[in-house]
Order: sequence, then structure tokens, then C-alpha cells
Amino acid sequence: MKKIVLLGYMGCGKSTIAQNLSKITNIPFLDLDKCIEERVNLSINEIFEKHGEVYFRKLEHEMFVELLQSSENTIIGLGGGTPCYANNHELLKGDDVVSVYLKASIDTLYNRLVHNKSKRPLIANMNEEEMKEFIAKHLFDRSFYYNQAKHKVSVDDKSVEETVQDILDILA
Ligand SMILES: Nc1ncnc2c1ncn2[C@@H]1O[C@H](COP(=O)(O)OP(=O)(O)OP(=O)(O)O)[C@@H](O)[C@H]1O
Ligand SMILES: O=C(O)C1=C[C@@H](O)[C@@H](O)[C@H](O)C1
Ligand SMILES: [Mg+2]
Repeated sequence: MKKIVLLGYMGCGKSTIAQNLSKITNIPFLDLDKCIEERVNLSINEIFEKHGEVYFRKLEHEMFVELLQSSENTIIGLGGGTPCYANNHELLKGDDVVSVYLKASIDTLYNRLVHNKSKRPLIANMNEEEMKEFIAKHLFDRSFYYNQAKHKVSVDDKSVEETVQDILDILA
């Protein structure tokens, strides 16, 4: 069964775009972060605080494998770091996987995240200057993994509808 997998940096719009794509295609959407939270009954912040990032990455890998194995067509929105750990990037290349990297510039990400960081533990405690520097370096480190996706869609200066249309074109 086909899995449409959306990936990219925190704030690139994976959850927002996946929800809208799901409405149009009638393919159910599963948000990996939400699935993890429901599995352990803790928020992402609480998992990081109580158990640390290594534990989170292990759960994230297990849940991603599980979602890929389900027998339904689904849209899966990954966490921002998912492709960058536990060889998860190899799973983006599977036969039944349509993986799409939602590519956003540092400025787009910064502008979206600066007032929206509290639920994102990696940046929650940074000031504005630190955040910009962090996003720039982090995106550079992660780009190799994001670029393993089969398709790439630029999201800068696009509305949600325009980005969704770009993905529909890929699926056509
Ligand atoms: N054109 C756009 N496309 C997508 N999101 C947009 C757009 N314009 C503004 N936004 C906003 O940017 C934010 C993107 O956040 P979203 O939670 O969808 O990203 P994410 O990639 O799922 O992040 P995370 O990895 O942290 O879960 C939301 O607040 C959304 O409303
Ligand atoms: O970019 C990341 O590493 C993360 C992104 C979020 O989606 C969550 O999965 C978590 O906050 C880690
Ligand atoms: Mg999300």
C-alpha cells in the first residue's frame, strides 16, 4: 500500500500540508509525533525531559517502521529529525513510499518558528539570535538526509494550497 511521506525541518509545514492533502485526497493522515505521544501518553517535550533524546529517537524509529508496515494507504508526516537518525533515510526510498521533502529557506523557517517554539524542545529555550544561528547550522547538517527523499517541493512564499497542489502533481 502506498505511503506518502512528508519530511523536512521543523516548521516547514509537514503537519499543516499533510492535513490539507488528506482532506483533498481522502487518504488518512498520521502525524508521527502525535502517534509517539499517544503511544507513551506523554508530550514530545515530556519525553525529552523525562527520558532524553536517545529514547525519543528509538521510539520514533519504531513508530515510523510500524506506520510503514500498515496495510492502508496513508499520508505520514514525519518529525523534523526523523530522516536523520537510525538509518530512517533509507526507508524513504522504499518501493511503495512516495517521499517528499518540503524544502524551506532559513528565513522562512525562522519566521515561522520564532513565535512558535515552546512545543519544540530543541529550540524552546533559545533567544532569537541563537535560534537563527542554530537553524542555519542544523539545516546544513540535516540536508543530506532530507535530500534522500524521492521528491522535493520548495515551500518558500507559497500558500498551503499551492504546496498541496505541487504534491498532487507529483502523485498524478
Ligand atoms: N504556506 C504555509 N505552508 C505551511 N505552513 C504555513 C504556511 N504559512 C504559515 N504556516 C505556518 O507555519 C507553521 C508550520 O508548522 P507545522 O506544524 O505544519 O510544521 P511541521 O513541519 O509539522 O513542524 P514540526 O516538525 O515541528 O512538527 C504553522 O504554524 C503553519 O500555520
Ligand atoms: O527536528 C527535530 O529533531 C524534532 C522535530 C519535531 O517534529 C519533534 O519530532 C521533536 O521535537 C524533534
Ligand atoms: Mg509537525
